Amino acid sequence: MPERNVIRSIMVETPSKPGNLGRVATAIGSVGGDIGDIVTVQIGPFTTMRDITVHCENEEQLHAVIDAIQSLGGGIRVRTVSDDVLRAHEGGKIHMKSKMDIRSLADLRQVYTPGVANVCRVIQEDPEKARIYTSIGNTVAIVTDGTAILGLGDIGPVAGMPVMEGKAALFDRFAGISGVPILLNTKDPDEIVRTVKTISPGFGGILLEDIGSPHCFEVEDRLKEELDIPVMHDDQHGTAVVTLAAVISACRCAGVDLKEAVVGQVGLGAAGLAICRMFLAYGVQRVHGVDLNEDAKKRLAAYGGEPLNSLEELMQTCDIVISTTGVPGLIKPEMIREGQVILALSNPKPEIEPEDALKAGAGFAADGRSVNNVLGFPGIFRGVLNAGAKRITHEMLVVAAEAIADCTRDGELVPHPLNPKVHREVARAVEEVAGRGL
Ligand SMILES: NC(=O)C1=CN([C@@H]2O[C@H](COP(=O)(O)OP(=O)(O)OC[C@H]3O[C@@H](n4cnc5c(N)ncnc54)[C@H](O)[C@@H]3O)[C@@H](O)[C@H]2O)C=CC1
Ligand SMILES: CC(=O)C(=O)O
Ligand SMILES: [Mg+2]
Repeated sequence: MPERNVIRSIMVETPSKPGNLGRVATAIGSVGGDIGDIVTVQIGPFTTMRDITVHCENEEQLHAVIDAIQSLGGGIRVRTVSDDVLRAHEGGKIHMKSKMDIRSLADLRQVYTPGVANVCRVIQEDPEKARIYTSIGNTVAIVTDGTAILGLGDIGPVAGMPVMEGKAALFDRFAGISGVPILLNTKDPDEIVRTVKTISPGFGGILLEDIGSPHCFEVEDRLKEELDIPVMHDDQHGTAVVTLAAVISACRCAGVDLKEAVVGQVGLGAAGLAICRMFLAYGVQRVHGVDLNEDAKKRLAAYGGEPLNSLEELMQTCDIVISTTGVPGLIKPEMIREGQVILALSNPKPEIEPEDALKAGAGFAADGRSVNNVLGFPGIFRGVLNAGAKRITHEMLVVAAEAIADCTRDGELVPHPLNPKVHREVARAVEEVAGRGL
């Protein structure tokens, strides 16, 4: 099936006579539009209005759909075309809510002053009690400077807010954690570190998100060093965890020893370098990488990986290829070797569509919609927050990856993110390791 990323609601007016809806549906299908929901908005004596959701491959096809409906004539008209995804974002996706009901004066005095004063004193005397009497221990800051938002690049923190709200929604849904987006109006590592440290007392953990390389490495290292709460750059380690899980599943399926496989990483930025480090630390002997940037290749070499000179060479050399460049269509079908594992993880569009990779001979293929750090970060933070751990270690990341792989059904690379078991199992595995370290 081709990608259908353009989803629109088309309000269509037809004369109230049988057969007109069929004509509209045929017109949409004739140019390749795929119909989703149809909602009848109004049936009048003369005309009927219906909101038809149409999925298209691109804007050109959407225009062809609209033209096909308009050209039916006989009183059939397109009234409006609206973007459901945009509409769903109106007012944002998250909201801070009180857990307490405030109906009486007594409630008010408990929630707020004067009752709250004693709670403050209890925490003042023993700061550890903040874990019991505040939401701090269940709240994670989702911090971005907007420099690497998905594969869209440096679009700024405010334009990146829908992604941060999305991560907060996922934290809530899959781990019951309150995620609070923090948008930083600076790209300067010193200022980022200073600001995050300054606001850190209000949080049980810090999730760094969509902070570009190379400054993300310094920012994360310093915050880990200087804070005594868990800090994780999701694009680095969340992605590495899920990638390792997918590759473990592929190797189990193919009966291959991962440690003997040759792994190739295309793009050695935040995600790519962390993936290489994860595979090397897991015991994979040969990890190759390519990047347009020479410094990125030097960083790989410093961790024990082997940079190559071209994408073509990497595709020829490696059994498992992972790409995180943000460049759609970078991997061409003719580059694929028979039986190769291809994980084209860039969002919002992969380096090669999984269907095309499989058609070209890949043994397994997936993109960033399924092999996505949503499978990792909620459970990882649930686990460390439950354990009261001060840091996220490599061992915790490995057990998280193994837990994801163990929840994967035969023939698939990763579990479905809506399967609650996977988040529970990741949290359990991480908490167990974290608990041992306390
Ligand atoms: N599926 C998932 O869970 C995740 C996917 N990603 C995706 O990975 C992509 C990169 O994200 P980050 O690593 O955070 O960005 P980044 O900006 O840190 O890294 C991108 C790297 O790709 C390199 N690159 C660009 N064009 C290239 C080319 N033609 N050949 C070789 N290297 C090239 C750049 O030089 C840079 O080092 C984005 O599209 C993002 O959406 C990132 C995190 C998680
Ligand atoms: C999934 C994610 O974090 C990214 O594409 O940046
Ligand atoms: Mg990201």
